[in-house]
Amino acid sequence: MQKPPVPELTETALFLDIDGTLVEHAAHPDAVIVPPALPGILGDLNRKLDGAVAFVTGRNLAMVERLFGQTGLAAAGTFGIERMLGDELESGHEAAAAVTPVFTELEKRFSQTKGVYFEYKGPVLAVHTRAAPEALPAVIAACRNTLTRLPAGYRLLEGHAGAEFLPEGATKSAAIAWFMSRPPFRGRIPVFLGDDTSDEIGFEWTNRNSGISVRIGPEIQTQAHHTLRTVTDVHDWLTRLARSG
Ligand SMILES: O=P(O)(O)OC[C@H]1O[C@H](O[C@H]2O[C@H](CO)[C@@H](O)[C@H](O)[C@H]2O)[C@H](O)[C@@H](O)[C@@H]1O
Repeated sequence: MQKPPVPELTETALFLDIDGTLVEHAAHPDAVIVPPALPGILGDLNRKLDGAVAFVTGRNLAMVERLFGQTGLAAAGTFGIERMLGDELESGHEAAAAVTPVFTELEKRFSQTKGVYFEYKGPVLAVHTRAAPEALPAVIAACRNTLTRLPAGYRLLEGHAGAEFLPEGATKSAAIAWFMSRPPFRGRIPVFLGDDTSDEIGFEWTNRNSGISVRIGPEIQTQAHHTLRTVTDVHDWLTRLARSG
């Protein structure tokens, strides 16, 4: 697979995954390090793209702001359940009341398992095992059982370091499509960078809409048409893009 081209700034709408794309993974979600120069590079790019840059992430928006500060970028958080564009803010967190008791029951089951961490994001729950890899099979099995107790449409996103419960409609493709139907994104070419299973549906949408899909990491089976090997390669590519104006 080829590296992505450096697209024309005035024609580009840029969508950025966070973990594994903009920042290196860490044992705990709070332990990731945002390189000090990165928020500035993103802010600069956002100005040069007339505001057509958005985070598209599984993290919630509060966490995005804690990590990056106030960059002024648009953002889809919690797999698109939260969407922020200028003064417009949409959030589907009211659905959380029905599912939180089911999540807390699951958490109790692993309360004695060191390194297993539960991240509550409204109607979405992430169960992390990156710091306890030996617990992964038991966690996945318990999550699959729990799925049957959640409302119809919920799905389990299984990864190699945990799993996330997502309600219907929480997808990165829906988030990208939402931005692309609005100014300043509308009419531009979508460029989406991601590294994970949850990004594949975004790559597929981007390809279908004549965009540029970029997977970060070693070459594996993916829908993306382009690749960048490492997070550092992403930073270099973003810097080149910002300077191309
Ligand atoms: O869509 P993303 O921006 O890639 O966010 C996906 C999830 O990222 C975070 O979890 C992942 O990164 C952690 C830090 O490296 C790691 O410890 C964990 O194993 C990964 O799953 C975040 O905590 C989740 O809320 C996001 O959904």
